[in-house]
Amino acid sequence: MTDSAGAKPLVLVAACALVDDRGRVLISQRPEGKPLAGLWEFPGGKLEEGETPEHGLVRELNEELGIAIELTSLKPLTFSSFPYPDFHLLMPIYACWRWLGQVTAKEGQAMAWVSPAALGEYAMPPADEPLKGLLPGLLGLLLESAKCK
Ligand SMILES: Nc1nc2c([nH]c(=O)n2[C@@H]2O[C@H](COP(=O)(O)OP(=O)(O)OP(=O)(O)O)[C@@H](O)[C@H]2O)c(=O)[nH]1
Ligand SMILES: [Mg+2]
Repeated sequence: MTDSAGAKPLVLVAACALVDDRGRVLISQRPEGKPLAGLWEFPGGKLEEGETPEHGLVRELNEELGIAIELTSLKPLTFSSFPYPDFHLLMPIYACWRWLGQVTAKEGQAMAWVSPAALGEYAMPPADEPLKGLLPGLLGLLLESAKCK
């Protein structure tokens, strides 16, 4: 797929703010050798051909963190749409309060549980910058409006 403005490929990535029982969210550090290495991001990854965002995210979180998530536990939160130099990123972001298994760094990545209000202290990809200020409020709204836990 291309976006008509710049004829760059549109890359679909699904990501997740996993929230623990203390209200902290999980971020992990992109490993050496990958683009944007060293930056902190929300777990997730590129969707495969024919995959829904929810199925792709369940697969990615199992691969990266070793946890199992029910599709209905993924709550749409917001999205990022960002023009990287060689592709356009479209990234739906979900929140999730329920999963099975212990969160484990399956790919050797550094991980941190951080208060949403402290995300500003971490260097994140440019597509994530606007999310830093939004996340605390959005997570609070979602929790108030739905039974997410
Ligand atoms: N997972 C994730 N990717 C993000 C975030 N922000 C952001 O710009 N991205 C970009 O989205 C793309 C996701 O790529 P990825 O490397 O995680 O994809 P992946 O898990 O499928 O890995 P792979 O391509 O090595 O198989 C990267 O270009 C990454 O920089 C984020 O918060 N989380
Ligand atoms: Mg990934």
